[in-house]
Amino acid sequence: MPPSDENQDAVDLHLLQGMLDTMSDHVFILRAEGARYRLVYCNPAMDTFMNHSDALLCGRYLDEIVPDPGLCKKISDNYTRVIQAGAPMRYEEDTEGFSTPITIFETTLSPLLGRDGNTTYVCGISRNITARRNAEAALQKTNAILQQQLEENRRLHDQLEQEAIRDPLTNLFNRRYFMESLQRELDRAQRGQYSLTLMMVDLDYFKQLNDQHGHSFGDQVLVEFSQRLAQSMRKEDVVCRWGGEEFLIMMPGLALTDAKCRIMEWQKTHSPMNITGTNKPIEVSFSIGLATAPDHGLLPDDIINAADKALYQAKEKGRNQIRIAGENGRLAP
Ligand SMILES: Nc1nc2c(ncn2[C@@H]2O[C@H](COP(=O)(O)OP(=O)(O)OP(=O)(O)O)[C@@H](O)[C@H]2O)c(=O)[nH]1
Repeated sequence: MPPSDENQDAVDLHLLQGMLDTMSDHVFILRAEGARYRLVYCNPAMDTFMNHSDALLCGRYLDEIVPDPGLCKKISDNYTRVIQAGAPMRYEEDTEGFSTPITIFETTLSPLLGRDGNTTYVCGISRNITARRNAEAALQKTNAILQQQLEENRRLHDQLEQEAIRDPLTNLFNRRYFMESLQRELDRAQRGQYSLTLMMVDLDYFKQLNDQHGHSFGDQVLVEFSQRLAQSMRKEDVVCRWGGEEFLIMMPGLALTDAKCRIMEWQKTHSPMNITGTNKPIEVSFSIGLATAPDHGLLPDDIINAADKALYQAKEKGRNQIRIAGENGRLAP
């Protein structure tokens, strides 16, 4: 026989009670009494959390349950807001100042009217989300650490990339990078039908300088010379330490006539260069060989050899001078 409506209600209330008794969320109802709120129901989960027996907690005013006046006001303001809005409200709150360890709750409040149609209630469900929030915080911390590691890896990667293409003493580009760039720039110059000039520079009597003042002073001279060189070149030029005290500079888009003027001016300013750091200042001069593509070749090796030959000539004819590939006589202003 199917249950009567009355029986059906009884079963439903029984189930409802069982649900409230067994659920882990806190369920509570407060009645508004003037400016105060009185707890009229809380389920066992909340009662256990508050460490009270049901008899003691229910029937008490909020200000008796939460003795801290600031905290109590904050909570009752939320209740008042929900009643005034006549709509549910959801927020997060924690038990700081009320109980330790601090527990975080996600609370949903709804306004209710009593059977009489006048008495106002607030019913609430609070879910403990501490574990979720802690896991999120731990995840954020882990992400921050991973991010830091990633940035460090990027930095190391960039550093390695730079180290692979730079000379460690002078920080100029190394020979390998120069050769890669030269092939690329020669192709580009050919396509764009413009010149590319190479300048090979070698410090004069460097062995003597090393012998007289020591290897580390020699290093210092190399560094100072490299800085002057790098500062004087355009940003599209590639300045490389070719080896020892020899430097190779690629100047795309610079025809021989313009290169001559520029290099002569530069040599006038910097050769000989005055170096301090010894008992008496010393002067270091350098020799230069110039070659241009397409005039002296189109292949990297051809044009480097041409510049090298011109440099050899500059050395042979007395040093501290500029020579141009295939031309007799030193370049003079
Ligand atoms: N301090 C220092 N010396 C270097 C470095 N690399 C090469 N050298 C020295 O540079 C000197 C080059 O000597 P040489 O090739 O005879 O040239 P030079 O004495 O300058 O003579 P010229 O080029 O003909 O004027 C050698 O003594 C090398 O040991 C370096 O990184 N640091």
